Amino acid sequence: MAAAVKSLALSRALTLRSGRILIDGTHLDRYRWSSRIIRTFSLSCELCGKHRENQRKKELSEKKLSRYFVDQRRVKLEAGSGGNGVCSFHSEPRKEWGGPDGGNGGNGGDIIIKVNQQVKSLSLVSSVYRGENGESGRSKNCYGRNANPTYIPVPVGTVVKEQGQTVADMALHGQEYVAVHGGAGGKGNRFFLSNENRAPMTATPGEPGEDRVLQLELRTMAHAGLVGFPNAGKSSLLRAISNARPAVASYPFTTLSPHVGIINYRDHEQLAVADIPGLIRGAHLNRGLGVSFLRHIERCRFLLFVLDMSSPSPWEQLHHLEYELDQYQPGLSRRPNVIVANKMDLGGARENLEALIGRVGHRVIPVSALTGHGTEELVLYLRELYDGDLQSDNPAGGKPLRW
Ligand SMILES: Nc1nc2c(ncn2[C@@H]2O[C@H](COP(=O)(O)OP(=O)(O)OP(=O)(O)O)[C@@H](O)[C@H]2O)c(=O)[nH]1
Ligand SMILES: [Mg+2]
Repeated sequence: MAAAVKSLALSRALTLRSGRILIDGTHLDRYRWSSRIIRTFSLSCELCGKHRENQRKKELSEKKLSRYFVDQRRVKLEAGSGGNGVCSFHSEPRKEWGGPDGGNGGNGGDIIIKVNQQVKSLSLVSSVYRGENGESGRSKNCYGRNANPTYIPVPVGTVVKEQGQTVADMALHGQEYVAVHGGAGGKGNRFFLSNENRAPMTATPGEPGEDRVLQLELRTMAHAGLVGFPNAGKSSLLRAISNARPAVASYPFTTLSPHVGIINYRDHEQLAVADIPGLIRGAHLNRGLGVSFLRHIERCRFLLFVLDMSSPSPWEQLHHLEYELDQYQPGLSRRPNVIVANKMDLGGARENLEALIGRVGHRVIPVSALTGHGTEELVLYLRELYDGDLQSDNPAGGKPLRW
């Protein structure tokens, strides 16, 4: 087909003596003519060519969408060493004793922790960072280049700790904390030139950079945290109300790392909900997946207690959950909360719901994460909690989190 289109274009073209070309009564210069052919030709190629999918538009697989949320990281930092100073003497014809000309080495690179509001989790923070080394000096008084600093981007609200002590609280976008300083560059022998010593042979090596082990923690992980026993349907609920895609399966401890999903409201407000791995009785004693997950709960402003309403007595689940939270941190279960009565589509759930409402004084929202029934009410109630949190002084401390 490409050849057919080209031959049609040629048949309608007439080369004039002046070197110009006439196509359909229009005068064209040669280069414009060639460009017209190319365009026609490429168009035909587009029609005939094999259809290729746009790689960028390809839909992401479920696995890629289910990103883990990391709210604490231990990092080892080693700043760059300084470059060495050089011992050299200038020498040229008729100036054999030109004096010392060894340059100083450049300084090693610092490692700087910098807040970036585009970053939402510590998942991209590596466990080890090594700063760049400074360049060594050279002869002819050339100084070595100072190394560039290495930046570690962290989310707003990161707390930097060293051996349990807070050393920096990163609350503002763009805030920087120089965690380790690079070593100073060594001195070349030119530096040691003096009236007493006209030919110093001394040149010092660069100093090693500082090294430190720091703990990075997020002060707030999400606005709301899903708290419940394994298999209660926390991940299914997060899938139903947000864009997150955590794995769902019918066996306990499917979720081993927290996931954060974002609920988008019509007024462009965003609310983050964290799916936290399931708790079991004795979690505060480090049973099951242990204390680390209670730590995630501590970093949520309000709690969603997810209960499996198809189980015999769901209110007992609630008491156990509250007990575990309070044993970990007294008063943690009294954070603003709501009880999400999940799996309402299953048999026996209706009777359990009535009994539950009679026994607890909290707000209970019946939902089915599987069918999506009741999730709108939950999403609206979450917004009420969020708005209340923005107006009040929140217990987790610090400024209200804007996602
Ligand atoms: N019928 C019904 N099944 C549900 C509902 N919600 C969740 N399930 C099922 O319950 C099982 C467990 O769901 P998950 O969402 O993985 O539960 P989880 O609380 O995240 O479990 P862990 O990650 O192990 O803590 C899956 O087989 C779901 O399909 C619901 O509303 N109705
Ligand atoms: Mg899960």
